[in-house]
Amino acid sequence: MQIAVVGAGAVGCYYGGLLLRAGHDVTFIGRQPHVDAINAHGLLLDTKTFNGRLPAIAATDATALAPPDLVLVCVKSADTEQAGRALAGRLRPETSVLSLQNGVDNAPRLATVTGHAVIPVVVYVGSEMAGPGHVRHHGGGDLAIGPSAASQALAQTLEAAGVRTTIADDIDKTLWSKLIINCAFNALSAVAGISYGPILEVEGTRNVVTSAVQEAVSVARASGVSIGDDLLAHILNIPAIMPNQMSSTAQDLARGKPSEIDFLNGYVVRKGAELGIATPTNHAMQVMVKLAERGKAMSARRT
Ligand SMILES: NC(=O)C1=CN([C@@H]2O[C@H](COP(=O)(O)OP(=O)(O)OC[C@H]3O[C@@H](n4cnc5c(N)ncnc54)[C@H](OP(=O)(O)O)[C@@H]3O)[C@@H](O)[C@H]2O)C=CC1
Ligand SMILES: CC(C)(CO)C(=O)C(=O)O
Repeated sequence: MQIAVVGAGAVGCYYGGLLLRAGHDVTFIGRQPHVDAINAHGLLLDTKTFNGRLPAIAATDATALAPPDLVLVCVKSADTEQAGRALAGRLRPETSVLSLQNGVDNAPRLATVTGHAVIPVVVYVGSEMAGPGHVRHHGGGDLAIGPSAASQALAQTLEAAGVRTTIADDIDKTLWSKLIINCAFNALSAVAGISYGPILEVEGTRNVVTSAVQEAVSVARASGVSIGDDLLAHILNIPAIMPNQMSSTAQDLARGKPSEIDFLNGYVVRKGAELGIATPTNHAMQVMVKLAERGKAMSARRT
């Protein structure tokens, strides 16, 4: 299968790498250092069970791309429109486009700019770029893909490449459940520079997390998404399940990269405003992260 990965980063190189290893023809669209490293030495796929270089083709834009059968869009949420616009004219009607991104609105935003149907995917992986063209897998890897006429065949392709894949009948619920987890912990982990393990030990955190979750659940339900009553208990147990996890927002801040906070707590705030639901805790979390980003940028300019 001809596959294009748009966003040769932690997620794109991990899933693209597994598909490459399974024999597919994968082209990685990414930034110059990764593109140069992949073209020169192959993609270095570094997982617990496989560590090796896989010959691959990479490019900094999609202009040279032959129309693919499958596109995995794996850019951060702020880059969705730009990535989508770059695909214009390169998609055949039968091309499947998957959005492997956090947040709940990337697939519709991508569909708007490409004029093509986009299947949302919830990604349960921990991976990072350890260097140019070098993806390191830390754990997990399951995908939940939205239902579509192509989803069964796509799930089979992914399974054959070693990716445990389910088709989520209620993909909105699955997307929102992940979003609400992100709303609970990402900002706190980022602003404090703390992993999840000790987060609830600090007095008051449990109340703040509960409030953020309750607001987000209210917004989800008012948007027509049926979130169960058990989600809060699950979320409060996450620090015990992944004590060493730093949120992706914390990792973005540490790297001096813009975070996705406007598409996590920020999305709940925007949607809440539309629906007349107050979201002060999510708003405070969004603002704290924006301030921390600003602080980082200012100190980087001073050095
Ligand atoms: N990493 C993880 O473990 C997980 C990530 N996710 C989600 O997956 C999505 C992707 O995250 P992740 O892989 O970590 O992000 P990365 O930043 O590692 O990868 C995205 C890459 O795409 C590049 N890029 C952005 N726009 C374009 C473009 N138009 N053309 C070519 N390259 C582009 C980025 O460059 P630059 O940085 O220069 O902009 C970056 O190198 C996010 O929504 C994230 O929340 C979900 C679960 C786990
Ligand atoms: C670690 C996890 C699953 C929860 O916050 C995540 O998705 C993130 O950090 O963005």
